[in-house]
Amino acid sequence: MTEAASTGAAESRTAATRDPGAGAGDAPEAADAANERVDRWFARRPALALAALLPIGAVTPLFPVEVGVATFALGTLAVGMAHGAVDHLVPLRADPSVSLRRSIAVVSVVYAVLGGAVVAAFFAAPVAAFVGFIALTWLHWGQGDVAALAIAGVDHLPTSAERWLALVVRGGLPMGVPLLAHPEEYRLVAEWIVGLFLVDAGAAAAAVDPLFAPGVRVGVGVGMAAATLASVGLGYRRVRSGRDAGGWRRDVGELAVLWAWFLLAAPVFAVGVYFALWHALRHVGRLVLVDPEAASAASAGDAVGALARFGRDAAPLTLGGFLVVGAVGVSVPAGVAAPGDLLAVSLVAIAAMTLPHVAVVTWLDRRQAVWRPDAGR
Ligand SMILES: CC1=C(/C=C/C(C)=C/C=C/C(C)=C/C=O)C(C)(C)CCC1
Ligand SMILES: [Fe+2]
Repeated sequence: MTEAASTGAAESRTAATRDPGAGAGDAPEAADAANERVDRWFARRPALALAALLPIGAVTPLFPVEVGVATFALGTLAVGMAHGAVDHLVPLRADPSVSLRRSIAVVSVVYAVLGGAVVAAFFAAPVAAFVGFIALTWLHWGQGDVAALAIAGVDHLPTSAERWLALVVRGGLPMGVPLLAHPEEYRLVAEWIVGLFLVDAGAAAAAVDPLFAPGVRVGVGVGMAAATLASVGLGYRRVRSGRDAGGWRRDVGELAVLWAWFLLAAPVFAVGVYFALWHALRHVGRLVLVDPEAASAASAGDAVGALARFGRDAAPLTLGGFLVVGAVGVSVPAGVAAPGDLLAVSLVAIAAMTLPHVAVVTWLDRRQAVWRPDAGR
């Protein structure tokens, strides 16, 4: 595959994302077929799988937290780490003017600078860094879902303001709802993370205390309920005024599944499954669509071929990601002694990789006009 061919197809995919009904020139039907299949494999079916898992999720609060830790580790091993491991190829694939060398160089520098800053922040101010990480994940997981809805071509979010509200709701489900429903386990994870850096007995527990004041929890719960109702209500108004109802129904269905999931399941288990099955898979789908070879496999109905191509690109830096986890593990003052420490170290390493990952994904969002829904219509 030449670079020119690769970028040409990426451009057509970009237009397809803006308006799935209108491909730009080359083989619009193929782009539509790829979009439809990717949405089915990487978003709709996993959402149904999460709905089917609800009864299991509902009993996880009865299990020890280590079950959640093992699930989180498995999900991160299987797809979580890999979903960010082709970031170095994203500029190449989504912008015709970017060379492979420049793509890798720019993304490497962004990762080194922003990732280093995050680790430094955890050493300097662990509680603030933890809060920042929650806020960043809220933003990023919301951003990922809005992009998935855009790829699916939903019609009820025609303005960037409505998409921002959807982002707040979608990101708040994994980050805010567990705080409302299961504050003890949420707090435990916060203490594990902060405890990597504040080693004195009881210091971490005291430091995170203000985050778990009843007012914070009630505020997050009320805010999330209000934002969800507002988003669903505004979408309904759009449908009443003639916009397609299918995308809105799907949005509402996904919101119901996610609300139930995060209300019922134990937080570490819930977030671990969500990260792999929902956020990471949706992003992998998006990456398949900007890679012409993977996308043509997808449009031919070849899920294994599309995934194999993604896996080949992602393998080296997936391994690199686990090296980052190891590096954080050996450098934290408290050391790693228990499963909780392993989760905490993984989360600090994930935080360091998430800030640069968000920079890359935000750049991709801009290229694909995710936040300017009516551009080009
Ligand atoms: C595990 C866990 C938490 C935090 C998880 C986070 C913040 C994960 C971020 C992952 C990212 C950003 C992946 C990349 O896309 C909480 C909510 C503190 C408490 C419940 C258990
Ligand atoms: Fe991500």
